[in-house]
Parts: sequence; C-alpha cells; structure tokens
Amino acid sequence: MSNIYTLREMFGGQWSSSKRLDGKTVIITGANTGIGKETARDLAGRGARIIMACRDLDKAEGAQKEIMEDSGNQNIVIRKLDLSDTKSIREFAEAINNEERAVHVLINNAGIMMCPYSKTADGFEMQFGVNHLGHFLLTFLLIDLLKRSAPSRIIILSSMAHGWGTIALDDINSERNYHSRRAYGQSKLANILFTRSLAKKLKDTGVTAYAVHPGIVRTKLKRHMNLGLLIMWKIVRPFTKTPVQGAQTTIFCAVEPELDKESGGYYSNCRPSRCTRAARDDEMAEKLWELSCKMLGIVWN
Ligand SMILES: NC(=O)c1ccc[n+]([C@@H]2O[C@H](COP(=O)([O-])OP(=O)(O)OC[C@H]3O[C@@H](n4cnc5c(N)ncnc54)[C@H](O)[C@@H]3O)[C@@H](O)[C@H]2O)c1
Repeated sequence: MSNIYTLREMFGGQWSSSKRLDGKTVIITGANTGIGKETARDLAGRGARIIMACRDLDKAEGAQKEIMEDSGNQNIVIRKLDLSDTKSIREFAEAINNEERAVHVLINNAGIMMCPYSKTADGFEMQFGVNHLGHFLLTFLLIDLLKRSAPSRIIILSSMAHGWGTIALDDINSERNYHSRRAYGQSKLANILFTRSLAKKLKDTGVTAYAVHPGIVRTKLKRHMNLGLLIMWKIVRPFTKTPVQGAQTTIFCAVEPELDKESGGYYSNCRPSRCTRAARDDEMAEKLWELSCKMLGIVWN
C-alpha cells in the first residue's frame, strides 16, 4: 500500500451529534448485522424511516425487532435484496420506486470479503459483483428518486483494503487469475472510484456521495480470511473497533450538515482521509463506469 495510516486513523475515532432525521427515509443494504445494523439502530433513534435491504429475511426480522425496541421507532421495514442477483436488485428497486415518496439517504453497506472464487447469478466474480456491481445497479435504479428527494446522500462502504487491488479491466471475471485478497481490494477500490464518478455526474443535482473506511471492526466479515491475516487479526484485535464505533463514519456522512458542501470524498474516523493514488485516478474511474454499464447492460451517462 502506498499510504501510511496513523494509528488514530486505523483504530480511533469518535463523533457525536444530536441531529434528528424525522421525516427522512434511509435505505441501508446489509442492515441485519455488523456495521449496517448499528447504523440502522442509530439512524432509527434519530427518527428516520429505515428500510433494511437484506438477503436473509429471518435474520433481518430479529434485527428489526431489536432496533424497534431500542429506538422506540416502529417505522423500520425490511425488504428482500440479494446483491448477487440483478433480478433481485431490480425487484427491490421497483418496489421502492412504487412505494416510497422519497429516499434521502442510500447507504451501500453490504459486503463480502475474501471468499473463495464463485460467481453471482449473472456470472460476475462474486466480490466485484456484490460489493461494486450490485450497488452500482441499485444506485442507478434509485437515482431519479434520490434526485427528486434532494438534498439526498449516497454513502458507499469501501475500506483501507482498497490499496490491495487494481482494476483488472480486461480480466474481471477470470477464475484463472483469481486471488481472494486482491479481488476484495479491487472491489473496494471500485467503491471509491464509483463515488468519485457519482460526485461528478451528480454535480448541481443536490445528491452528494461519500466513500467510507469504517476502521478495522469486529464483525463477521472476516469469516473467509486466510491464516496469515487471521494471525495478524489476533495481534491487532485489542485495537479494533466495536460495530458501534465502526458505524460512526457512516452515520457522520449521513447526518453531518457541513457535508452538504462536499461530494466525492473518502472518509475515515468522521473526517476526510487519504486514499491511494489509484483511488484518485479519474481516467480509471471513467473506464470503470463504462465497464460497469456494459456488464450490467445499462445506459447511464
Ligand atoms: N469489518 C471491517 O473491519 C471492515 C473494514 C473495512 C470495510 N468494511 C466494509 O463494511 C461493510 C459492512 O461490513 P461488516 O463488517 O458489517 O460485515 P458483516 O459481514 O457483519 O455484514 C455484511 C452484511 O452484508 C450482507 N450481504 C452480504 N452479501 C450480500 C448480498 N449478496 N446481498 C445482500 N446483502 C449481502 C450480509 O448479509 C451482512 O448483513 C462492508 O462493505 C465491508 O467491506 C468492513
């Protein structure tokens, strides 16, 4: 990685704000566990209508009940969304477009990390397919509603692991060259490049976009980590964040009024952070945009 992160950037960071979100609607993907669930709990406590976009409805129901009890907010709904299947994404977006008058915050949170090679229902490499392409399509399908709801925000969970990857434009689905750690890095790099392109294309629409590194957080995300990384994880564990701490930068990007004036940046510990040179490559961001549209068979200028 070409970046050096300070200890505070990697492990620290607290932020607090009493800002309310009454009357606002927030969609959070992967809201039944980890960072997504804690984000949902916090924003529910601020009065927002929360749409939990989840793959596993049984797990989501447990989380919904818990969030309702904790926040006293009954305006928490679950909708089925499997980001590894474009049919499911289209069905989810169609329901939202038919049922919701407005969406003020879209939080593209769901993710998988370092899984063995597999493909989505549409034949895309799984990490790129779920972490980037699935959210790219979801954002595309909701963008008109987000524009009509402006001021509105799109928050995309990336990672400091974006430094592990490059975008393999010609070889994105290949099993032959698959490397689980690099593929995760590639998908998280794509998250930042997508955020940058979104900010440019949405200029003057009232819709702003932010990429987030949540820190190193104690969630189930690490289930596919290899031995080397698991040993490293054990060493740094005392310095890692709880899911509540890990949710703070997402919450900051969702509610901080000052961020109305910014778009396209990368945030960690509730402030702008450094990303790698590859993540600031606007030419690559444009190529990735074109590739994503081509793979998904959509036109989005
Ligand atoms: N935990 C960390 O240390 C860390 C560090 C950097 C970035 N992140 C990012 O934060 C985000 C949240 O991760 P987390 O740590 O809370 O992990 P987690 O495993 O606890 O939660 C991930 C969520 O994504 C959902 N998901 C996975 N595949 C899905 C699919 N096909 N369709 C719909 N939902 C799907 C899961 O069901 C789960 O709810 C991810 O994007 C991750 O890359 C996490």
